[in-house]
Amino acid sequence: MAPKSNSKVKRACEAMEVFGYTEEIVKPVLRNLLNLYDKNWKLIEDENYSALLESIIDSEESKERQKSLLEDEPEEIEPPLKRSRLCSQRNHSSPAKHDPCPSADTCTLELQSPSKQKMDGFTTESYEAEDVELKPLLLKDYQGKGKKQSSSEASPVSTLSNDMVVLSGDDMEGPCNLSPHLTIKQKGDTSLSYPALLPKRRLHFDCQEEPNVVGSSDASNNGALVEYDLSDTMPLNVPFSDNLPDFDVPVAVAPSDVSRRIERQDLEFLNSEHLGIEGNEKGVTSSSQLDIASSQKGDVKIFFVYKPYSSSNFRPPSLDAVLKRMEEKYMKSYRISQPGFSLLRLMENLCECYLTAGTKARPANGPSAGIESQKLHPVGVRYDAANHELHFAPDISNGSFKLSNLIKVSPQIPKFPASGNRDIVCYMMNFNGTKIHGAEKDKTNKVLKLLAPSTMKNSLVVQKNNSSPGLPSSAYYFEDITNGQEEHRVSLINEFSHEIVPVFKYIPKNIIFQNAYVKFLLARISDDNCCSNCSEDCLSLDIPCACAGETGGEFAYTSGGLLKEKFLENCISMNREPQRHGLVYCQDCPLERSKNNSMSGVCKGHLVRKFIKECWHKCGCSRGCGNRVVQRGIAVPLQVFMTAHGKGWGLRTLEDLPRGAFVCEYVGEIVTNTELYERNTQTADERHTYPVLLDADWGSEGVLKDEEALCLDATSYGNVARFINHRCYDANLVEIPVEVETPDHHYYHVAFFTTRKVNALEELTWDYGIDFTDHSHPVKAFKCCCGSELCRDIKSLKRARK
Ligand SMILES: C[S@@+](CC[C@H](N)C(=O)[O-])C[C@H]1O[C@@H](n2cnc3c(N)ncnc32)[C@H](O)[C@@H]1O
Repeated sequence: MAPKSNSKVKRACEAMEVFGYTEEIVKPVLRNLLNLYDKNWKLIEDENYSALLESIIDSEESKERQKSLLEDEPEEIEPPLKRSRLCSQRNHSSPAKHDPCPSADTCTLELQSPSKQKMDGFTTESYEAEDVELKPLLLKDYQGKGKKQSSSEASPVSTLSNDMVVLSGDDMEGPCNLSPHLTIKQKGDTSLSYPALLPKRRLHFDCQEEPNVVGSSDASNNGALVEYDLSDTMPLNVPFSDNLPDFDVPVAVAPSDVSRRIERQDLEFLNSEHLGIEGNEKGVTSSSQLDIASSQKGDVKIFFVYKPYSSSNFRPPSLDAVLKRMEEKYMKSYRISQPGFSLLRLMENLCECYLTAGTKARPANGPSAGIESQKLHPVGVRYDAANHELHFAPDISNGSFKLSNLIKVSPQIPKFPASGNRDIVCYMMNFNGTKIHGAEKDKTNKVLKLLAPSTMKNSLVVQKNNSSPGLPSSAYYFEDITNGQEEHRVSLINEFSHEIVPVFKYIPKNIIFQNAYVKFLLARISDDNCCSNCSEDCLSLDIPCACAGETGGEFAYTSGGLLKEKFLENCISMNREPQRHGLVYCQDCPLERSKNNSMSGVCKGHLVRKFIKECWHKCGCSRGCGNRVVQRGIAVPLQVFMTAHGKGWGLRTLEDLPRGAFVCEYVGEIVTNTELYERNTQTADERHTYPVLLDADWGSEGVLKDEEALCLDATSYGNVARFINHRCYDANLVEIPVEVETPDHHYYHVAFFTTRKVNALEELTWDYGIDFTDHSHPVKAFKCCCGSELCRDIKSLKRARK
C-alpha cells in the first residue's frame, strides 16, 4: 500500500484508539471497508470515521455473538456451519469491553459505598472514580470550548446547596479550561450532597431504554467500559499491509428508541443567583449553571455547573446549542438514529432513576423472611393492580445501590378479568447463580409449592389472590426473552400451565445458515438504488429521492412512521387474494426441485410482491431519516403469552397500535429451500415454527439456483416473530418485504405491519398463507384453531360445527 495510505491508516487507527480499539482490531475491519468502498477514504474518514467505528463495534459484537452461539448451541441442534454476520445489535449477555454503546438512550449511573467528608459545612460523600461512570459526551462536548484547567483548580463544587449530587469532570485532561459538572438536584432532600469524581478517562455507557422501564436490567452485564484517552500522544508507527484477514462487514444499523421529548420551553436557565452559587475559588470570576432536564414532577434536576476563570474565553452556550451539538454527536457517533431521539429524554431518565432508586417501594405484602430463608433474592416486587404496574424495589442490602436494579414495568402483566378485590403479589425469584427458584404462595404469603429451578433469568411467579374459578392460581412470568438484545424488553407470561419457553436461541437479526447466497456489497447498490445526494430526512423532500423508486416514486412511510394507506391496502390485498394480483411461473421451480431432485413438480406459481425500500449506508440521509423504520428494530412493547385455545404460545401487544404500524421483523436462519426441506424431513416429528419463503427472481428467464431460493427458519434461532400464530384471512398483521442492504430480491427483510388498529393485549396474528389441503408442503399443516369465520381449514370448521 502506498505511503500516503499508510498515514491514512495510522490516522484511522489513532481515531479508533480513542475508543479503546487496538490496531489488531481496527485493521481487518478497515481493510474490509476499503475493499467495500473501493478504497474511497472519504467515506471512511467522514464524520470522524463513524463508518469505521460502527463496523468495528459490529464486528466485535459479531465475534461475541459467534462465540456465545457456539457456546450455547443446543445439543440436539446441528451447529450451523456458516453463520455470517448480517447485522448489528448489542449483546447484553456478553458485554464488549470497547462497545461505546451506540444506541444508548439511557445513562446509567452507579453509585457505590460513598466515603463521607465535610465540605463547607455540609456532609458530602465522594465516590471512587471507578464507581461513577457517565456518558463521555457530556464532557467531550465541553472539551472543545476551553483550555486545560489545573488539577488543583479542579475541586468538586463546594458551594452548591446541600440537596444536590455533583459529578465533576475535573480529572479531564486535554484542552479544557472549565470544570463541567453534572449536577443532580433532589428537591427537599437535605441529606444528599455528593460531590463525586468522574473516573479519569474511564467512562461508562449503558444502553437499555424503554418507555415503561426506568433503569436497566443489570449494568454489570449490559454496560460497557470505554477507555477514554484524551491525550494526543498516540503511537504513529502503524504498519499496514494488504494481507489482512477477510472479515464480513456488518450491514445493519442498531435501532434505538423513540423517546418522549421534553419541550425545550419547559426548561429554564438558572443562573448563579438562582442557585446561590458564588465564585469562591481563586481566579473564578463567576459561576453559573445550566438546567438540562428534570424528572416529571421536577423533584430531581440536572445542571451543568461551569466556573469560568478570568483568563477563559469561554462563554456559556445556549441550551439549544449544547443539545443540538450533543444530539448530532449521538446520532453520528453512537448510531442513535430514531427520529425524535432526545438527549433531554436521556437526562430525564437519569433524573427519574436517581429519584426512584432512592425511594424505597412500599411492598404491598412485601417479601417476607420466609423468602429470604429460602435464599430467594430479597428484591421486593409489588404489583399495583390498579395501574397494572410492577414495582421492583432497589437492592440496597450491601450498602450501595445500583440504578439498574430498579425496574418499573408497565403494563407488562396483563389485566386479569375483574373479579372483586384481586390483589397480586409478585416475588422476584432469580439471582441464584443462573438458576431461578420459583414459589407459589397463598394469600398469607405461605409458600405452597416450590417450582423447579429453571435456567431462565429474570423470571418471577405472579401469585393471584382471590382467584375466581377457572383462573389459575399463579402465572409464570419472564421479564425479557431477548436477553437485552432488543431495545424493548419482550416479556413472557404463562397463566395456563407451567410449560416453559421452547428451546431456541433469541437472535435480533437474521443469520445465514450454510448455502444461502447473501452478499452485501455497496458496489452492488447502484445510484438508482440509493440517495447519496440526500441529507437529513428523505421524507421531508419535495421530490422523493431514488429510494422511493421501489414504491412507485412515493415513500411507503408517512412522517409518523406508519405505512401509507394505499400501499398498505395493496399489500393486504395481495396477501389475502394473491390470485387477483397475477402469479408468475418458473420453468424449473427451485421449490419443487428442493422437494425431490429426481422428480421436479410443476411450479405452483409465485406472487410478485410489493417491496418497501429503506435508505441505507450508501444513502446520504441521516440515520434519523423517516425512511428507515424496520432496520431500527422492534419499537412497540410486546409480550409472549400462552394462548387459551390450543395454539401454544402467541404474541401480543401491550399497547394500542394504529393501523400500518411496524411491529417486528421475522428473524431466523436464512436457509435455502433445499436445506429447509432436509431439516424438516430429518426432524419431521418435532414442532416447527412456520418458515417464511423469500421471493427470488420468480418468473425470470434464467434457471434459479438453489442458493437463490431462500427462506427464513426461526425454529432454532429466531426472534419474537416465531411466536406469532396463524389466522386465516383476517389476521391483524401483514408481512411485507423490505429491502435494506441489497437491491436484489433473493434476500430481504420480512416485516410485520398492522392491518388495522390493534388493542393492547390483543393477540397478534399473521396469515401463514397455508393451503391446508397441500400435503406436500415441507411443513405439515396443523389443525387450525384460528377461530376466524373465514378459516380455510375445512376440517377445523367441521370440527367446530359438531
Ligand atoms: C410460528 S409458531 C407459533 C408459535 C407457537 N404457537 C409456539 O407455541 O411456539 C407456529 C406453530 O404454532 C401453532 N399454531 C399457529 N397458529 C395456529 C393456529 N391457528 N391453530 C393451531 N395451531 C397454530 C402450530 O403448531 C404451528 O406450527
